[in-house]
Amino acid sequence: MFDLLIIGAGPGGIALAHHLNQAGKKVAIVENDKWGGTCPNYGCDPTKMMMAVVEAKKHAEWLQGQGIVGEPSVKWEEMRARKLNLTDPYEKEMLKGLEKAGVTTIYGTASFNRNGDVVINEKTYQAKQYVIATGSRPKNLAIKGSEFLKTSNDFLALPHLPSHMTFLGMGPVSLELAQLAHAAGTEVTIISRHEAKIGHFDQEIGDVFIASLKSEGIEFIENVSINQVVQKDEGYQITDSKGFELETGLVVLGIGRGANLKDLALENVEVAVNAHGIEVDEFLRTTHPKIYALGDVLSKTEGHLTPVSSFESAYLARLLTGKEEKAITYPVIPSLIFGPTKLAQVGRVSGEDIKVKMLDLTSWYTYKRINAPFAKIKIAVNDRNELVGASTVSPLADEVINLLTVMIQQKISQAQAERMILGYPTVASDLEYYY
Ligand SMILES: Cc1cc2nc3c(=O)[nH]c(=O)nc-3n(C[C@H](O)[C@H](O)[C@H](O)COP(=O)(O)OP(=O)(O)OC[C@H]3O[C@@H](n4cnc5c(N)ncnc54)[C@H](O)[C@@H]3O)c2cc1C
Ligand SMILES: NC(=O)c1ccc[n+]([C@@H]2O[C@H](COP(=O)([O-])OP(=O)(O)OC[C@H]3O[C@@H](n4cnc5c(N)ncnc54)[C@H](O)[C@@H]3O)[C@@H](O)[C@H]2O)c1
Repeated sequence: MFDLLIIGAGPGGIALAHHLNQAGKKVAIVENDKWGGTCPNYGCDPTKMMMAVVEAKKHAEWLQGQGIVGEPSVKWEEMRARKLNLTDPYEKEMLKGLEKAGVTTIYGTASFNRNGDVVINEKTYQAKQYVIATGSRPKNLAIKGSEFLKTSNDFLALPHLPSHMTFLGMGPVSLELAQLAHAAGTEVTIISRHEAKIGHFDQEIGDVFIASLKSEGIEFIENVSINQVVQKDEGYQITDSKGFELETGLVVLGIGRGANLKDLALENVEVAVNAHGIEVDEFLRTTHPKIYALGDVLSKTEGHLTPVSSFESAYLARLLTGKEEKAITYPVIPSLIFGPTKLAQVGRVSGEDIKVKMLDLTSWYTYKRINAPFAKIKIAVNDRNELVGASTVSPLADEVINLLTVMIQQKISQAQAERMILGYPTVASDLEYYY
Protein backbone atom coordinates (compact mmCIF):
# COMPACT_ATOMS: atom_id res chain seq x y z
CA MET A 1 0.00 0.00 0.00
CA PHE A 2 1.35 3.41 -0.98
CA ASP A 3 0.92 6.51 1.18
CA LEU A 4 0.09 8.45 -1.96
CA LEU A 5 -0.64 7.58 -5.58
CA ILE A 6 -0.49 10.49 -8.02
CA ILE A 7 -2.22 10.20 -11.40
CA GLY A 8 -0.48 12.34 -14.04
CA ALA A 9 3.22 13.22 -14.25
CA GLY A 10 3.04 16.85 -15.39
CA PRO A 11 4.68 19.76 -13.56
CA GLY A 12 2.06 19.49 -10.78
CA GLY A 13 2.21 15.71 -10.25
CA ILE A 14 6.01 15.41 -10.49
CA ALA A 15 6.69 18.28 -8.08
CA LEU A 16 4.27 16.75 -5.56
CA ALA A 17 5.89 13.30 -5.91
CA HIS A 18 9.32 14.77 -5.10
CA HIS A 19 8.03 16.89 -2.18
CA LEU A 20 6.29 13.92 -0.51
CA ASN A 21 9.06 11.45 -1.26
CA GLN A 22 11.52 13.82 0.42
CA ALA A 23 9.17 13.95 3.41
CA GLY A 24 9.54 10.17 3.77
CA LYS A 25 6.22 9.11 2.20
CA LYS A 26 5.87 6.02 0.00
CA VAL A 27 4.83 7.57 -3.31
CA ALA A 28 3.77 6.17 -6.71
CA ILE A 29 3.13 8.23 -9.84
CA VAL A 30 1.35 7.11 -13.02
CA GLU A 31 1.74 8.52 -16.53
CA ASN A 32 0.20 7.34 -19.80
CA ASP A 33 2.07 9.57 -22.23
CA LYS A 34 5.26 11.60 -21.76
CA TRP A 35 6.89 12.02 -18.32
CA GLY A 36 6.85 15.73 -17.52
CA GLY A 37 3.39 16.34 -19.01
CA THR A 38 2.29 19.16 -21.29
CA CYS A 39 4.69 21.96 -20.32
CA PRO A 40 8.08 20.40 -21.18
CA ASN A 41 6.84 18.09 -23.95
CA TYR A 42 4.11 19.97 -25.85
CA GLY A 43 3.71 23.37 -24.20
CA CYS A 44 5.78 26.10 -22.56
CA ASP A 45 9.28 24.77 -23.12
CA PRO A 46 9.30 23.67 -26.79
CA THR A 47 7.29 26.71 -27.91
CA LYS A 48 9.54 29.21 -26.10
CA MET A 49 12.66 27.39 -27.28
CA MET A 50 11.45 28.03 -30.83
CA MET A 51 10.30 31.55 -29.98
CA ALA A 52 13.87 32.44 -28.95
CA VAL A 53 14.85 32.07 -32.64
CA VAL A 54 11.97 34.30 -33.76
CA GLU A 55 12.91 36.90 -31.13
CA ALA A 56 16.56 36.92 -32.24
CA LYS A 57 15.46 37.53 -35.85
CA LYS A 58 13.21 40.42 -34.86
CA HIS A 59 15.76 42.06 -32.55
CA ALA A 60 18.24 42.02 -35.44
CA GLU A 61 15.63 43.47 -37.82
CA TRP A 62 14.86 46.32 -35.42
CA LEU A 63 18.53 47.37 -35.60
CA GLN A 64 18.82 47.06 -39.37
CA GLY A 65 20.69 50.04 -40.78
CA GLN A 66 21.82 50.96 -37.24
CA GLY A 67 24.75 48.57 -37.14
CA ILE A 68 23.10 45.36 -38.30
CA VAL A 69 23.74 44.50 -41.92
CA GLY A 70 21.71 41.86 -43.73
CA GLU A 71 18.40 40.29 -42.77
CA PRO A 72 18.35 36.98 -40.87
CA SER A 73 15.72 34.44 -41.87
CA VAL A 74 14.11 31.63 -39.89
CA LYS A 75 14.14 28.05 -41.14
CA TRP A 76 11.37 25.91 -39.59
CA GLU A 77 13.27 22.64 -40.00
CA GLU A 78 16.35 23.96 -38.13
CA MET A 79 14.31 25.71 -35.48
CA ARG A 80 12.41 22.45 -34.89
CA ALA A 81 15.61 20.39 -34.81
CA ARG A 82 16.91 22.72 -32.08
CA LYS A 83 13.73 22.12 -30.08
CA LEU A 84 14.02 18.35 -30.61
CA ASN A 85 17.60 18.34 -29.35
CA LEU A 86 17.01 20.60 -26.38
CA THR A 87 13.54 19.83 -25.02
CA ASP A 88 12.83 16.25 -26.13
CA PRO A 89 15.39 14.74 -23.70
CA TYR A 90 13.40 16.28 -20.77
CA GLU A 91 11.02 13.31 -20.80
CA LYS A 92 13.75 10.76 -20.01
CA GLU A 93 15.40 13.10 -17.50
CA MET A 94 12.12 13.52 -15.59
CA LEU A 95 11.62 9.74 -15.39
CA LYS A 96 15.23 9.17 -14.33
CA GLY A 97 14.91 11.87 -11.64
CA LEU A 98 11.83 10.20 -10.16
CA GLU A 99 13.39 6.72 -10.23
CA LYS A 100 16.64 7.95 -8.71
CA ALA A 101 14.73 9.63 -5.89
CA GLY A 102 12.96 6.34 -5.10
CA VAL A 103 9.46 7.24 -6.35
CA THR A 104 7.60 4.25 -7.86
CA THR A 105 6.82 5.06 -11.51
CA ILE A 106 4.06 3.23 -13.36
CA TYR A 107 3.45 3.63 -17.08
CA GLY A 108 -0.21 3.21 -18.07
CA THR A 109 -3.67 4.74 -17.91
CA ALA A 110 -5.15 4.98 -14.42
CA SER A 111 -8.83 4.67 -13.57
CA PHE A 112 -10.76 4.24 -10.31
CA ASN A 113 -12.78 1.10 -9.59
CA ARG A 114 -15.89 0.88 -7.41
CA ASN A 115 -13.80 0.07 -4.31
CA GLY A 116 -11.94 3.36 -4.68
CA ASP A 117 -8.70 1.64 -5.76
CA VAL A 118 -6.77 2.55 -8.90
CA VAL A 119 -6.49 0.14 -11.82
CA ILE A 120 -3.54 0.45 -14.22
CA ASN A 121 -2.86 -2.08 -16.98
CA GLU A 122 -5.44 -4.39 -15.33
CA LYS A 123 -3.50 -4.39 -12.05
CA THR A 124 -5.06 -2.89 -8.90
CA TYR A 125 -3.13 -0.46 -6.69
CA GLN A 126 -4.08 0.85 -3.26
CA ALA A 127 -2.96 4.01 -1.50
CA LYS A 128 -3.99 5.87 1.65
CA GLN A 129 -4.59 8.96 -0.47
CA TYR A 130 -4.81 9.77 -4.18
CA VAL A 131 -4.09 12.95 -6.15
CA ILE A 132 -5.52 13.57 -9.61
CA ALA A 133 -3.11 15.73 -11.63
CA THR A 134 -4.12 14.69 -15.14
CA GLY A 135 -4.00 18.15 -16.72
CA SER A 136 -5.86 19.07 -19.89
CA ARG A 137 -6.08 18.33 -23.60
CA PRO A 138 -6.97 20.54 -26.59
CA LYS A 139 -10.69 21.04 -27.24
CA ASN A 140 -11.99 20.15 -30.70
CA LEU A 141 -14.84 21.74 -32.62
CA ALA A 142 -17.97 19.67 -33.22
CA ILE A 143 -18.25 20.56 -36.91
CA LYS A 144 -18.25 18.73 -40.24
CA GLY A 145 -14.64 17.87 -41.11
CA SER A 146 -13.35 18.27 -37.53
CA GLU A 147 -11.07 15.26 -38.13
CA PHE A 148 -8.92 17.53 -40.34
CA LEU A 149 -8.29 20.05 -37.56
CA LYS A 150 -4.82 19.93 -35.98
CA THR A 151 -3.87 20.53 -32.35
CA SER A 152 -0.90 22.42 -30.94
CA ASN A 153 0.81 19.02 -30.42
CA ASP A 154 0.34 18.24 -34.15
CA PHE A 155 1.71 21.68 -35.04
CA LEU A 156 4.94 21.12 -33.09
CA ALA A 157 5.40 17.74 -34.82
CA LEU A 158 5.15 19.15 -38.38
CA PRO A 159 8.36 18.35 -40.30
CA HIS A 160 7.60 21.16 -42.80
CA LEU A 161 5.12 24.03 -42.89
CA PRO A 162 2.60 24.70 -45.66
CA SER A 163 2.61 28.09 -47.42
CA HIS A 164 -0.58 29.18 -45.61
CA MET A 165 -1.97 28.26 -42.19
CA THR A 166 -5.06 29.20 -40.23
CA PHE A 167 -5.38 29.32 -36.44
CA LEU A 168 -8.81 29.21 -34.80
CA GLY A 169 -9.28 31.19 -31.57
CA MET A 170 -7.48 34.20 -30.13
CA GLY A 171 -5.85 32.81 -26.99
CA PRO A 172 -2.15 32.29 -26.26
CA VAL A 173 -1.95 29.03 -28.26
CA SER A 174 -3.03 30.65 -31.55
CA LEU A 175 -1.19 33.92 -30.92
CA GLU A 176 2.14 32.24 -30.10
CA LEU A 177 2.10 29.40 -32.66
CA ALA A 178 0.97 31.79 -35.40
CA GLN A 179 4.10 33.88 -34.77
CA LEU A 180 6.37 30.82 -35.03
CA ALA A 181 4.83 29.82 -38.37
CA HIS A 182 4.80 33.36 -39.73
CA ALA A 183 8.45 34.01 -38.88
CA ALA A 184 9.34 30.81 -40.74
CA GLY A 185 7.79 32.19 -43.93
CA THR A 186 4.22 30.85 -43.78
CA GLU A 187 1.31 33.20 -44.42
CA VAL A 188 -0.91 33.16 -41.37
CA THR A 189 -4.56 33.94 -40.66
CA ILE A 190 -6.04 34.01 -37.15
CA ILE A 191 -9.82 33.65 -36.98
CA SER A 192 -11.84 34.86 -34.00
CA ARG A 193 -15.53 34.09 -33.57
CA HIS A 194 -15.95 37.45 -31.78
CA GLU A 195 -14.35 40.86 -32.20
CA ALA A 196 -10.59 40.66 -31.72
CA LYS A 197 -10.06 40.69 -27.95
CA ILE A 198 -7.49 38.64 -26.08
CA GLY A 199 -9.09 36.83 -23.14
CA HIS A 200 -8.85 38.72 -19.85
CA PHE A 201 -6.15 41.13 -21.10
CA ASP A 202 -6.79 44.88 -21.00
CA GLN A 203 -8.35 45.82 -24.34
CA GLU A 204 -6.18 48.91 -25.05
CA ILE A 205 -2.91 47.10 -24.31
CA GLY A 206 -4.16 43.96 -26.09
CA ASP A 207 -4.95 46.07 -29.16
CA VAL A 208 -1.30 47.23 -29.28
CA PHE A 209 -0.21 43.57 -29.19
CA ILE A 210 -2.59 42.74 -32.07
CA ALA A 211 -1.28 45.81 -33.95
CA SER A 212 2.28 44.47 -33.53
CA LEU A 213 1.29 41.13 -35.09
CA LYS A 214 -0.62 42.87 -37.90
CA SER A 215 2.43 45.02 -38.64
CA GLU A 216 4.35 41.78 -39.24
CA GLY A 217 1.75 40.69 -41.80
CA ILE A 218 -0.35 38.29 -39.68
CA GLU A 219 -3.97 38.52 -40.82
CA PHE A 220 -6.85 38.72 -38.29
CA ILE A 221 -10.41 37.84 -39.25
CA GLU A 222 -13.13 38.69 -36.72
CA ASN A 223 -16.71 37.50 -36.15
CA VAL A 224 -16.40 34.25 -38.07
CA SER A 225 -17.52 30.88 -36.63
CA ILE A 226 -16.17 28.11 -38.83
CA ASN A 227 -18.75 25.36 -39.33
CA GLN A 228 -17.13 23.16 -41.98
CA VAL A 229 -13.71 21.95 -43.11
CA VAL A 230 -13.39 20.24 -46.49
CA GLN A 231 -10.23 18.57 -47.78
CA LYS A 232 -8.88 19.99 -51.07
CA ASP A 233 -5.98 18.92 -53.29
CA GLU A 234 -3.42 21.07 -51.52
CA GLY A 235 -5.01 21.64 -48.15
CA TYR A 236 -8.45 22.57 -46.87
CA GLN A 237 -11.37 24.90 -47.47
CA ILE A 238 -13.00 26.32 -44.35
CA THR A 239 -16.40 28.00 -44.36
CA ASP A 240 -18.97 29.54 -42.01
CA SER A 241 -22.75 29.69 -42.36
CA LYS A 242 -22.73 33.29 -43.68
CA GLY A 243 -20.67 32.82 -46.85
CA PHE A 244 -17.13 33.10 -45.46
CA GLU A 245 -14.63 30.89 -47.36
CA LEU A 246 -10.88 30.43 -47.01
CA GLU A 247 -8.43 28.05 -48.70
CA THR A 248 -5.58 27.15 -46.40
CA GLY A 249 -2.81 24.57 -46.06
CA LEU A 250 -3.62 23.58 -42.48
CA VAL A 251 -6.05 24.55 -39.70
CA VAL A 252 -4.80 24.57 -36.11
CA LEU A 253 -7.08 24.70 -33.08
CA GLY A 254 -6.43 27.25 -30.34
CA ILE A 255 -9.91 27.31 -28.84
CA GLY A 256 -8.99 26.26 -25.32
CA ARG A 257 -8.32 23.06 -23.43
CA GLY A 258 -10.59 20.77 -21.44
CA ALA A 259 -9.79 18.73 -18.30
CA ASN A 260 -8.37 15.22 -18.85
CA LEU A 261 -11.08 13.17 -17.15
CA LYS A 262 -12.19 10.65 -19.69
CA ASP A 263 -10.18 7.59 -18.55
CA LEU A 264 -10.49 8.14 -14.79
CA ALA A 265 -13.96 6.58 -14.30
CA LEU A 266 -14.72 9.23 -11.67
CA GLU A 267 -18.34 8.06 -11.53
CA ASN A 268 -17.06 5.01 -9.58
CA VAL A 269 -15.80 7.24 -6.77
CA GLU A 270 -18.39 10.02 -7.06
CA VAL A 271 -15.86 12.80 -7.57
CA ALA A 272 -17.84 15.90 -8.60
CA VAL A 273 -16.96 17.52 -11.91
CA ASN A 274 -18.43 20.33 -13.98
CA ALA A 275 -17.92 21.49 -17.57
CA HIS A 276 -14.53 23.04 -16.64
CA GLY A 277 -12.99 20.20 -14.64
CA ILE A 278 -12.83 18.68 -11.17
CA GLU A 279 -14.45 20.63 -8.35
CA VAL A 280 -12.32 21.00 -5.22
CA ASP A 281 -12.72 22.93 -1.98
CA GLU A 282 -10.15 25.42 -0.64
CA PHE A 283 -7.98 22.52 0.59
CA LEU A 284 -7.86 20.97 -2.91
CA ARG A 285 -10.12 18.14 -1.65
CA THR A 286 -12.53 16.55 -4.10
CA THR A 287 -15.91 15.25 -2.99
CA HIS A 288 -14.25 11.88 -2.17
CA PRO A 289 -12.50 11.94 1.25
CA LYS A 290 -9.32 10.18 0.03
CA ILE A 291 -8.95 11.97 -3.31
CA TYR A 292 -7.34 15.39 -3.91
CA ALA A 293 -6.78 17.16 -7.24
CA LEU A 294 -4.51 19.92 -8.56
CA GLY A 295 -3.33 21.68 -11.70
CA ASP A 296 -4.96 22.10 -15.09
CA VAL A 297 -7.53 19.37 -14.36
CA LEU A 298 -9.27 21.69 -11.86
CA SER A 299 -12.27 23.87 -12.51
CA LYS A 300 -10.81 27.19 -11.26
CA THR A 301 -10.39 30.85 -12.11
CA GLU A 302 -6.69 31.16 -11.19
CA GLY A 303 -5.35 30.27 -14.64
CA HIS A 304 -4.23 26.99 -16.12
CA LEU A 305 -0.51 27.65 -16.04
CA THR A 306 2.61 25.73 -15.01
CA PRO A 307 3.56 27.92 -12.02
CA VAL A 308 -0.03 27.63 -10.73
CA SER A 309 0.16 23.80 -10.86
CA SER A 310 3.54 23.93 -9.09
CA PHE A 311 2.16 26.30 -6.42
CA GLU A 312 -0.73 23.93 -5.76
CA SER A 313 1.61 20.94 -5.48
CA ALA A 314 3.79 22.77 -2.90
CA TYR A 315 0.63 23.65 -0.93
CA LEU A 316 -0.70 20.08 -1.06
CA ALA A 317 2.67 18.67 0.00
CA ARG A 318 2.57 20.89 3.13
CA LEU A 319 -1.07 19.95 3.79
CA LEU A 320 -0.50 16.20 3.43
CA THR A 321 2.54 16.25 5.72
CA GLY A 322 0.81 18.24 8.46
CA LYS A 323 2.82 21.43 7.85
CA GLU A 324 -0.19 23.40 6.64
CA GLU A 325 -3.63 23.76 8.18
CA LYS A 326 -4.96 26.80 6.35
CA ALA A 327 -6.93 26.92 3.09
CA ILE A 328 -4.97 27.62 -0.09
CA THR A 329 -4.66 31.31 -0.92
CA TYR A 330 -3.20 32.31 -4.24
CA PRO A 331 -0.88 35.31 -4.66
CA VAL A 332 -1.34 37.63 -7.68
CA ILE A 333 -0.68 35.59 -10.82
CA PRO A 334 0.89 37.12 -13.93
CA SER A 335 -0.17 35.99 -17.40
CA LEU A 336 1.85 36.33 -20.57
CA ILE A 337 1.71 35.87 -24.30
CA PHE A 338 5.16 35.48 -25.80
CA GLY A 339 6.69 36.78 -29.02
CA PRO A 340 9.34 39.33 -30.00
CA THR A 341 6.77 41.81 -28.64
CA LYS A 342 5.11 40.33 -25.56
CA LEU A 343 1.80 40.93 -23.80
CA ALA A 344 1.70 40.64 -20.00
CA GLN A 345 -0.70 41.44 -17.20
CA VAL A 346 -1.00 41.10 -13.46
CA GLY A 347 -3.54 42.25 -10.87
CA ARG A 348 -6.29 44.79 -11.61
CA VAL A 349 -6.10 47.65 -14.10
CA SER A 350 -9.68 48.86 -13.91
CA GLY A 351 -12.02 49.88 -11.10
CA GLU A 352 -13.45 52.94 -9.36
CA ASP A 353 -11.13 52.62 -6.35
CA ILE A 354 -7.80 52.74 -8.23
CA LYS A 355 -5.82 55.31 -10.23
CA VAL A 356 -4.79 54.09 -13.67
CA LYS A 357 -2.31 55.67 -16.05
CA MET A 358 -0.99 54.71 -19.46
CA LEU A 359 2.65 55.34 -20.38
CA ASP A 360 4.12 55.16 -23.87
CA LEU A 361 7.55 53.65 -23.26
CA THR A 362 8.95 53.78 -26.81
CA SER A 363 10.92 56.95 -26.03
CA TRP A 364 12.37 55.54 -22.77
CA TYR A 365 16.05 54.63 -22.95
CA THR A 366 15.40 50.91 -22.19
CA TYR A 367 13.28 50.55 -25.34
CA LYS A 368 15.16 53.02 -27.56
CA ARG A 369 18.30 50.95 -26.89
CA ILE A 370 16.74 47.98 -28.72
CA ASN A 371 14.65 50.18 -31.06
CA ALA A 372 11.40 48.50 -29.99
CA PRO A 373 8.47 49.65 -32.12
CA PHE A 374 5.79 48.75 -29.54
CA ALA A 375 6.17 49.49 -25.81
CA LYS A 376 3.32 50.62 -23.53
CA ILE A 377 2.31 50.08 -19.95
CA LYS A 378 -0.88 50.67 -17.99
CA ILE A 379 -0.23 50.97 -14.27
CA ALA A 380 -2.80 50.96 -11.45
CA VAL A 381 -2.16 52.20 -7.90
CA ASN A 382 -4.39 52.43 -4.81
CA ASP A 383 -4.88 55.43 -2.53
CA ARG A 384 -1.69 54.51 -0.59
CA ASN A 385 0.23 54.72 -3.90
CA GLU A 386 0.87 50.96 -3.86
CA LEU A 387 0.79 49.11 -7.15
CA VAL A 388 -2.28 46.92 -7.60
CA GLY A 389 -1.98 45.94 -11.24
CA ALA A 390 -0.27 46.42 -14.59
CA SER A 391 -0.80 45.52 -18.20
CA THR A 392 2.09 45.93 -20.59
CA VAL A 393 3.18 45.23 -24.13
CA SER A 394 6.84 45.34 -25.19
CA PRO A 395 9.77 43.04 -25.98
CA LEU A 396 10.65 43.13 -22.26
CA ALA A 397 7.13 42.67 -20.87
CA ASP A 398 7.99 39.24 -19.38
CA GLU A 399 10.72 40.67 -17.14
CA VAL A 400 8.72 43.81 -16.30
CA ILE A 401 5.62 41.86 -15.25
CA ASN A 402 7.54 39.56 -12.93
CA LEU A 403 9.19 42.50 -11.17
CA LEU A 404 5.81 44.22 -10.84
CA THR A 405 4.28 40.98 -9.50
CA VAL A 406 6.86 40.96 -6.70
CA MET A 407 6.19 44.64 -6.01
CA ILE A 408 2.42 44.11 -5.85
CA GLN A 409 2.82 41.03 -3.68
CA GLN A 410 5.11 42.94 -1.30
CA LYS A 411 2.89 46.09 -1.42
CA ILE A 412 5.83 48.28 -2.39
CA SER A 413 4.92 51.97 -2.62
CA GLN A 414 6.68 54.60 -4.73
CA ALA A 415 8.46 55.91 -1.61
CA GLN A 416 9.90 52.42 -0.99
CA ALA A 417 10.79 51.91 -4.67
CA GLU A 418 12.77 55.17 -4.61
CA ARG A 419 14.85 53.85 -1.71
CA MET A 420 16.13 50.86 -3.72
CA ILE A 421 19.18 50.87 -5.97
CA LEU A 422 18.76 48.61 -8.99
CA GLY A 423 21.18 47.94 -11.85
CA TYR A 424 21.05 50.51 -14.67
CA PRO A 425 20.13 50.45 -17.52
CA THR A 426 17.64 47.63 -17.08
CA VAL A 427 13.87 47.27 -16.85
CA ALA A 428 14.28 47.24 -13.06
CA SER A 429 15.74 50.74 -13.04
CA ASP A 430 12.54 52.03 -14.74
CA LEU A 431 10.25 50.75 -12.00
CA GLU A 432 10.19 53.79 -9.72
CA TYR A 433 9.14 56.00 -12.66
CA TYR A 434 6.03 53.93 -13.37
CA TYR A 435 4.07 55.21 -10.36
C1 LIG B 1 1.17 25.09 -26.57
C2 LIG B 1 1.15 25.39 -25.07
C3 LIG B 1 2.00 26.35 -24.55
C4 LIG B 1 1.97 26.63 -23.18
N1 LIG B 1 2.81 27.61 -22.71
C5 LIG B 1 2.81 27.92 -21.40
C6 LIG B 1 3.68 28.91 -20.89
O1 LIG B 1 4.45 29.53 -21.62
N2 LIG B 1 3.66 29.15 -19.56
C7 LIG B 1 2.81 28.48 -18.70
O2 LIG B 1 2.83 28.74 -17.49
N3 LIG B 1 1.96 27.54 -19.16
C8 LIG B 1 1.93 27.24 -20.49
N4 LIG B 1 1.11 26.25 -20.95
C9 LIG B 1 0.22 25.55 -19.98
C10 LIG B 1 1.01 24.46 -19.21
O3 LIG B 1 1.58 23.55 -20.11
C11 LIG B 1 0.08 23.74 -18.24
O4 LIG B 1 -0.56 24.69 -17.41
C12 LIG B 1 0.82 22.74 -17.36
O5 LIG B 1 1.47 21.76 -18.12
C13 LIG B 1 -0.18 22.06 -16.41
O6 LIG B 1 0.47 21.13 -15.61
P1 LIG B 1 -0.31 19.90 -14.95
O7 LIG B 1 0.69 19.12 -14.18
O8 LIG B 1 -1.50 20.41 -14.23
O9 LIG B 1 -0.88 19.03 -16.19
P2 LIG B 1 -0.14 18.40 -17.47
O10 LIG B 1 1.16 19.05 -17.74
O11 LIG B 1 -1.15 18.42 -18.57
O12 LIG B 1 0.16 16.89 -17.04
C14 LIG B 1 -0.84 15.94 -16.84
C15 LIG B 1 -0.30 14.56 -17.20
O13 LIG B 1 -1.27 13.56 -16.84
C16 LIG B 1 -1.24 12.52 -17.81
N5 LIG B 1 -2.52 11.79 -17.73
C17 LIG B 1 -3.76 12.22 -18.07
N6 LIG B 1 -4.71 11.29 -17.80
C18 LIG B 1 -4.05 10.22 -17.28
C19 LIG B 1 -4.46 8.96 -16.78
N7 LIG B 1 -5.76 8.59 -16.73
N8 LIG B 1 -3.51 8.09 -16.35
C20 LIG B 1 -2.20 8.43 -16.35
N9 LIG B 1 -1.75 9.63 -16.79
C21 LIG B 1 -2.66 10.52 -17.23
C22 LIG B 1 -1.04 13.27 -19.12
O14 LIG B 1 -0.51 12.42 -20.12
C23 LIG B 1 -0.05 14.37 -18.70
O15 LIG B 1 1.28 13.98 -18.91
C24 LIG B 1 1.10 25.93 -22.32
C25 LIG B 1 0.26 24.93 -22.83
C26 LIG B 1 0.28 24.67 -24.20
C27 LIG B 1 -0.63 23.60 -24.74
N1 LIG C 1 2.13 31.94 -22.59
C1 LIG C 1 1.36 31.14 -21.88
O1 LIG C 1 1.28 31.23 -20.66
C2 LIG C 1 0.52 30.10 -22.58
C3 LIG C 1 0.78 29.77 -23.91
C4 LIG C 1 -0.02 28.82 -24.52
C5 LIG C 1 -1.05 28.21 -23.81
N2 LIG C 1 -1.25 28.53 -22.51
C6 LIG C 1 -2.36 27.90 -21.76
O2 LIG C 1 -2.95 26.86 -22.52
C7 LIG C 1 -4.35 26.86 -22.37
C8 LIG C 1 -5.03 26.82 -23.72
O3 LIG C 1 -4.80 28.02 -24.47
P1 LIG C 1 -5.75 28.42 -25.67
O4 LIG C 1 -5.18 29.62 -26.35
O5 LIG C 1 -6.04 27.21 -26.49
O6 LIG C 1 -7.12 28.73 -24.93
P2 LIG C 1 -7.83 30.04 -24.34
O7 LIG C 1 -9.01 29.51 -23.60
O8 LIG C 1 -6.89 30.90 -23.63
O9 LIG C 1 -8.34 30.84 -25.63
C9 LIG C 1 -9.26 30.24 -26.50
C10 LIG C 1 -9.71 31.20 -27.59
O10 LIG C 1 -10.57 30.47 -28.46
C11 LIG C 1 -11.85 31.11 -28.56
N3 LIG C 1 -12.85 30.05 -28.68
C12 LIG C 1 -13.34 29.26 -27.71
N4 LIG C 1 -14.23 28.39 -28.21
C13 LIG C 1 -14.30 28.63 -29.54
C14 LIG C 1 -15.04 28.07 -30.59
N5 LIG C 1 -15.91 27.09 -30.38
N6 LIG C 1 -14.84 28.55 -31.85
C15 LIG C 1 -13.94 29.54 -32.06
N7 LIG C 1 -13.23 30.13 -31.10
C16 LIG C 1 -13.41 29.68 -29.85
C17 LIG C 1 -11.97 31.94 -27.28
O11 LIG C 1 -12.87 33.00 -27.47
C18 LIG C 1 -10.52 32.38 -27.10
O12 LIG C 1 -10.22 33.47 -27.93
C19 LIG C 1 -4.71 28.07 -21.53
O13 LIG C 1 -4.95 27.64 -20.21
C20 LIG C 1 -3.47 28.92 -21.57
O14 LIG C 1 -3.30 29.66 -20.38
C21 LIG C 1 -0.50 29.48 -21.89
